[in-house]
Amino acid sequence: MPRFSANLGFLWADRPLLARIAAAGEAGFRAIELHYPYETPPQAVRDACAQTRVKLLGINTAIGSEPPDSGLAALPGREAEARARIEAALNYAVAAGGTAVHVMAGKVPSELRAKARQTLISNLRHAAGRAEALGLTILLEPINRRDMPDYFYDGVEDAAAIIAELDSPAVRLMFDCYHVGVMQGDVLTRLRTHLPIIGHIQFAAVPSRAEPDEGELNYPAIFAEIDRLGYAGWVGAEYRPRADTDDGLGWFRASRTR
Ligand SMILES: O=C(O)[C@@H](O)C(=O)CO
Ligand SMILES: [Mg+2]
Repeated sequence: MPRFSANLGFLWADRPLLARIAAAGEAGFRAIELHYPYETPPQAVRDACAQTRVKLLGINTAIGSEPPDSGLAALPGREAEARARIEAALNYAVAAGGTAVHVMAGKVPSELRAKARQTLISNLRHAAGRAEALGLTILLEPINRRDMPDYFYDGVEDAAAIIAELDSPAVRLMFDCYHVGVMQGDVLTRLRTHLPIIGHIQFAAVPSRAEPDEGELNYPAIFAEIDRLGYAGWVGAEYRPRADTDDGLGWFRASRTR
């Protein structure tokens, strides 16, 4: 079975962040990932992780200052703000003991897409240099268009092309099976194809984004394939629980008895 991490952006979301970390440890997770932890001091996150004996993986760059913002890195004209958010995220990750930063690209109208790609590449080149110096990974995650219309990319091939162009060992793909399932399908083939550039995997049921025990993706088969491929990283439970988070962990408990 893969090593599962708990995404605390969604799991135990009704509790304060430090209580979520404790809950993940009590449930048996040995790694966590966060979305936007910025209101909690990084040292407090580091201490809670040490106390709970969980490893902190990734965090996201803050999404921006205006309500429709969903990241800034691909937004022409907002480079200074984007780089400040990237710097803040990298510094937070270092201070909290994390390993990766997901750089959120943002929403871009179709007529700005070509210019936006140049902006994204330039911001990511800067981020890659900083991440290499700090020993961190930059993650790129295409997001499905149903949940986030106009998000800069919605297909793993788009992100893979950017990763190839950047040619930095610090920039990797966040392969979220949920977004791939909603937007593209052929999840197992895409996992195999992109394995060499995958830095992190996430999952949730399609189409509900609930626990991975319903819907159209066969997670037992996907987890078996992740193992068969020899993927050595973590696989993040990033789903919205149908009700109580602990009550929905049957899939995790079952995985630990195998
Ligand atoms: O899939 C997602 O929504 C997340 O991984 C994320 O980082 C953006 O919220
Ligand atoms: Mg995701």
